[in-house]
Amino acid sequence: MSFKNIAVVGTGYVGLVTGVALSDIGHSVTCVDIDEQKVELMQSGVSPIYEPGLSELMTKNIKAGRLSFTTKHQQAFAGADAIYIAVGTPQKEDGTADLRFIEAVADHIAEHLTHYAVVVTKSTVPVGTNDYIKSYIDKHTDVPFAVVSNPEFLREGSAVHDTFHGDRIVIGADSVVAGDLIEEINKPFGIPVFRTDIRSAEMIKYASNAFLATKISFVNEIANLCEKLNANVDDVARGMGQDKRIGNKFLNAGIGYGGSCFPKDTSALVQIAGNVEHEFTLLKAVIEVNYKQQRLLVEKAREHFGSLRGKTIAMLGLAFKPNTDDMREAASIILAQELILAGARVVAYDPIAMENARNVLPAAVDYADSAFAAIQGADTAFVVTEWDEICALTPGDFKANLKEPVVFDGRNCFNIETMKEAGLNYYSVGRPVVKTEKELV
Ligand SMILES: NC(=O)C1=CN([C@@H]2O[C@H](COP(=O)(O)OP(=O)(O)OC[C@H]3O[C@@H](n4cnc5c(N)ncnc54)[C@H](O)[C@@H]3O)[C@@H](O)[C@H]2O)C=CC1
Ligand SMILES: O=C(O)[C@H]1O[C@H](OP(=O)(O)OP(=O)(O)OC[C@H]2O[C@@H](n3ccc(=O)[nH]c3=O)[C@H](O)[C@@H]2O)[C@H](O)[C@@H](O)[C@@H]1O
Repeated sequence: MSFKNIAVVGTGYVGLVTGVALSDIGHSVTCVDIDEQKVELMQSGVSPIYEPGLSELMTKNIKAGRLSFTTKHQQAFAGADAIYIAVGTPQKEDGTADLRFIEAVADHIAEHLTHYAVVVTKSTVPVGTNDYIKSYIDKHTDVPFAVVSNPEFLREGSAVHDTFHGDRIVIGADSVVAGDLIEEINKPFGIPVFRTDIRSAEMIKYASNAFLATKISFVNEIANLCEKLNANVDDVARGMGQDKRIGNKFLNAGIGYGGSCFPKDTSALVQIAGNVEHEFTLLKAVIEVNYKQQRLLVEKAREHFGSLRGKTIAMLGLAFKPNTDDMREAASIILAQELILAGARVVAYDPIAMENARNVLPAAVDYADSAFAAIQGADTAFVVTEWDEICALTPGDFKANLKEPVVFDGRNCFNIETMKEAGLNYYSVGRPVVKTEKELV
């Protein structure tokens, strides 16, 4: 195995983790980003994002001389065998993917490429984009190059683990030689490789995210039905999941999916389908179910209290999932907006995402220093993200600290029986409601 020179463009959740992991398996990696502050931080060995295990691995490989950071594309591309594109592809107002960062990278490549290299697209891009990238660069340079689609499947919060233990590496290439190079680069990971054409690789990424989002909206609809029919979605999901054809993963009912990818990628796929006159009815329903689900706790609280005006609500967990500082499309944003609109006061807490949260939550939100401090003196609590620290609160903590003994749990963190024994009113998702005797009279 010969180690390669690799440039990674964009050092977000995907680019930085990819760059660090590729250096850890022996390659020489230069990461380039236009954000000077970020690059300065990384050059001093500090990760600009929270991702378990990332900082340690970063420091190790910088010290080993295999990992460096720059703001200069020309410097990163010099001598590179492969140039990985890992910039953002956010959602435009109309739901389509915004490709302006990709185009900017294509410009840099066209301008600075001096020798044959393989351009590898890690970013999630609509079907046909790699062909577009190829023709775009082609128009502006005579230097030969190839384009390979290599979509990313890591999850935030376990990105390092997922990179080393992924289920598959998808390589979409029209040039066998270019595909072989990317397969060789990835060999030390020991992960099964699936080779296909470029367009199918692009579609695998969208189809995978859309399917996972469908699983979540499906189980959430079952949960909503369970509530009306007095069944328990935890048991239903467990019973379904034992069928190997269904599988037990991604069947956790709750307040829907958030994050930087499922919302934008499902919208983009609806648009991609629309562009070829295909109405993706199923996926539109998945998105609609998620829209309602993200607002569920406010509805439940309204039903319980009547009015939320003047109530203080402890919002426990703000990130779109545990173990990340990412607030993109987090349900907490919608919930905080709705609560404040309803005249409530919100006291928010998250173990890691609080700094990012301050930039996106309404200005009226107050912040607490711990989960425990957030519930002290609040009228009620909303469980929004299932961080360990939040799930470690006991029914006794809620009973002793909340003004009213009622908890709205959007992630089914707590045991129904113990909440009942503690004398709490407890609303979760798709499970029987626990009401104190006083409430039942
Ligand atoms: N976040 C995730 O968990 C996953 C994301 N993806 C996809 O990967 C892509 C990247 O996502 P994230 O890492 O979340 O993005 P991000 O928004 O966290 O990071 C993008 C980075 O690219 C930099 N950048 C923008 N233009 C640049 C340029 N011309 N040259 C150099 N750097 C530039 C930005 O400064 C930023 O640091 C997206 O297409 C996303 O859909 C795929 C799988 C997982
Ligand atoms: O393309 C991407 O960016 C990534 O999107 C997701 O990863 P991520 O968004 O980081 O996190 P997930 O663990 O998938 O969770 C997404 C959302 O779904 C919710 N979720 C997840 C699972 C579940 O059973 N129920 C549920 O409500 C989570 O709370 C979270 O809000 C995919 O899992 C990754 O494979 C993919 O690479």
